[in-house]
Amino acid sequence: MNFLKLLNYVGKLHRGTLISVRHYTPRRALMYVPGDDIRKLSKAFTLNVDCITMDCEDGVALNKKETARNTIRNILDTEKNVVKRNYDRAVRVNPVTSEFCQCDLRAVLTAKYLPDTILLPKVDDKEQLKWFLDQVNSLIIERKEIIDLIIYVESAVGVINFYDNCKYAIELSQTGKISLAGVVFGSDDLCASIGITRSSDGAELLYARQKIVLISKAFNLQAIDMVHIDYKDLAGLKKYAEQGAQMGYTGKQVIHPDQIPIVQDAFLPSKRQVEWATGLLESFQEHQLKGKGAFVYKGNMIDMPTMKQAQNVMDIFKLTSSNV
Ligand SMILES: CC(=O)SCCNC(=O)CCNC(=O)[C@H](O)C(C)(C)COP(=O)(O)OP(=O)(O)OC[C@H]1O[C@@H](n2cnc3c(N)ncnc32)[C@H](O)[C@@H]1OP(=O)(O)O
Ligand SMILES: O=CC(=O)O
Ligand SMILES: [Mg+2]
Repeated sequence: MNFLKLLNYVGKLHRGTLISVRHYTPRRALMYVPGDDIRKLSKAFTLNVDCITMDCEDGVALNKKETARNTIRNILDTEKNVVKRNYDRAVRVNPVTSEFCQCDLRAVLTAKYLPDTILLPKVDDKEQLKWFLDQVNSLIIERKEIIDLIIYVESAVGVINFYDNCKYAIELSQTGKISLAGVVFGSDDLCASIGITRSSDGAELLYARQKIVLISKAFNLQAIDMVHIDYKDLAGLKKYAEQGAQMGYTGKQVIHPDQIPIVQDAFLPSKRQVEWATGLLESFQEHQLKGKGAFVYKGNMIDMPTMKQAQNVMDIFKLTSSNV
């Protein structure tokens, strides 16, 4: 049996019990570009990055908010930027509790071409989500596009309410024009919210980091890991990106072009992992046909859960390698 047939076969047999990696837009590196910085914006669209996030929020000074939203609006209105490329064109608006959110949404969602994704920071509770989704739905009711929504968890109350917020956003987005696709762990704001400064290894963030990825996966959402602000420390970036991937995150926020290749590599299963998974799935299939549920592969006992892990590796590889 060839490998693709095998994958389909195994998939049909067992997909119901897999973690179900749904089809999603790869966002291994989610790169911020301050919305008022035309030089950086122009550069961003030349880079090989999965997701370009034009920022209206914290990367923009308070007295440049209007400039940022108008600049982003001009980009969205310009056809040449809509050329099909393998990147996700996203906008991070200001939080619902700010005085800027409504103006940001109006500028961005009445553009000639809509962004693929809207990122909503500092989501604390369901009331904020309701307000936001009402605004969005009223602005794009006549449009045929569906926009992905990514919400941020970045306060103590946001971490506590995260499960309820996801559930509510999914319920509301089922009837609307915007679909909850993922979650960003806003670790810097979380540090501010709990009254600490970030340590170099981020040990103080472990509970929130794990809770966020776990709940995201429970709702079949993408999970985007914390930003590494020491942007010249590429060795540290690699370490924390690989750690995030190992925890189940599907991508990481980046702030500088040099961070992109390291992060995108970390969230693409390696050649070694793909070879391991391919061999394991073939071996699993052979043993199933012989009526053996447990067998030895490369010195380890393999049964159904390990087969599912191998299947996950291949699912993530197939999804993310389209952008390589
Ligand atoms: C916690 C959070 O909310 S994170 C999100 C908010 N923060 C941000 O958005 C910050 C984004 N990053 C940046 O603004 C910048 O990378 C900084 C301020 C950290 C460093 O900027 P610089 O000193 O210009 O970096 P550097 O000189 O190394 O840049 C090298 C090149 O990459 C470009 N570049 C740097 N950062 C970016 C970026 N984020 N997007 C696109 N291009 C960028 C620079 O313009 C420069 O290009 P050029 O030589 O053609 O001018
Ligand atoms: O928005 C990101 C953060 O870390 O805060
Ligand atoms: Mg933040």
